[in-house]
Amino acid sequence: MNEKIGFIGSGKMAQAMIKGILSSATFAPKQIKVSAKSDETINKVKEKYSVHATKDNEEVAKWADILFLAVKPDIHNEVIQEIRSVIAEHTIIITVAAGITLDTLESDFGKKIKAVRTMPNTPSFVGEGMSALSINDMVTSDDLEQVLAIFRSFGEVEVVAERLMDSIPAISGSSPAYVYMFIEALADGGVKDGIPREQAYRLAAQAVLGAAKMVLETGMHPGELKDQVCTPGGATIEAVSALELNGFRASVLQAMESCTKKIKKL
Ligand SMILES: NC(=O)C1=CN([C@@H]2O[C@H](COP(=O)(O)OP(=O)(O)OC[C@H]3O[C@@H](n4cnc5c(N)ncnc54)[C@H](O)[C@@H]3O)[C@@H](O)[C@H]2O)C=CC1
Ligand SMILES: O=C(O)[C@@H]1CCC=N1
Repeated sequence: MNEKIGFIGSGKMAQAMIKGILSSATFAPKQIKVSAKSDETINKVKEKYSVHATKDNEEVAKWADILFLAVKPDIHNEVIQEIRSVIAEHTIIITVAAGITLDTLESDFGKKIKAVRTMPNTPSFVGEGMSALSINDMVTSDDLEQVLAIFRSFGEVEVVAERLMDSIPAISGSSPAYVYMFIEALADGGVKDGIPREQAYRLAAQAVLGAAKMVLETGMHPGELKDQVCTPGGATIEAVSALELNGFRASVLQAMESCTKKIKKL
């Protein structure tokens, strides 16, 4: 692929995508230009990924065929006002900012643009991202294929109706945070019993990875997979019962509701 990809903002999410894109070798470093606020970030990005990095948002916006807006929602519009006059007609604008709608994107640019609203996640860094996106009516099927190819270079991607986009952070954008908490808790439990800390992380993380793969690759219902582990009268059902008594699932559902409520406010 020979498109030029720009990133405005090169924080945690942008770098996860850049690392994923470059590791897949779908794009070369010279096809990526990023902008950031601080010299420290600029130098770090140049050194780590060998991509061009600048403080000049306009330079990146003018140059890119596909432009990622990877800044926080509260400065999203400020950045758009800085770059809107230099955007070429063919440029595809992709926001990764939580809660920014396609309507907001268009109205902030003040004109019809090719707009894509996305919600990636940080496991993109290791090529195991899960992203969802929706597009406006200016994005052609060829444009969409280009965008999907970029997202596939660092993981999986689903196209969803825009009305569902506010619900994506809770399930896949933010959820790595709660999965890390679960892994940390599993490891703490192991450490409590005397398992060395580093070994406990490996045991816990691989169990989570394996369970996730079982869901994806067998196509079996998660409940059935859980039942396979619960030997009648055995130890697992004791753990499951304790989790239910402590509101494990209800607490996940409540966490997701809080997440989505906040997204709608951003
Ligand atoms: N961190 C995550 O797991 C995910 C984050 N997102 C979205 O990604 C966006 C960025 O989040 P993070 O990367 O986590 O934040 P971050 O704080 O790590 O990165 C933000 C970047 O924007 C830069 N920046 C600030 N003002 C700027 C300006 N005026 N011009 C150019 N760059 C500027 C900062 O220097 C920084 O590099 C947010 O909108 C967030 O909703 C979406 C999905 C997942
Ligand atoms: O915490 C946030 O607002 C962003 C959205 C998904 C992950 N991080």
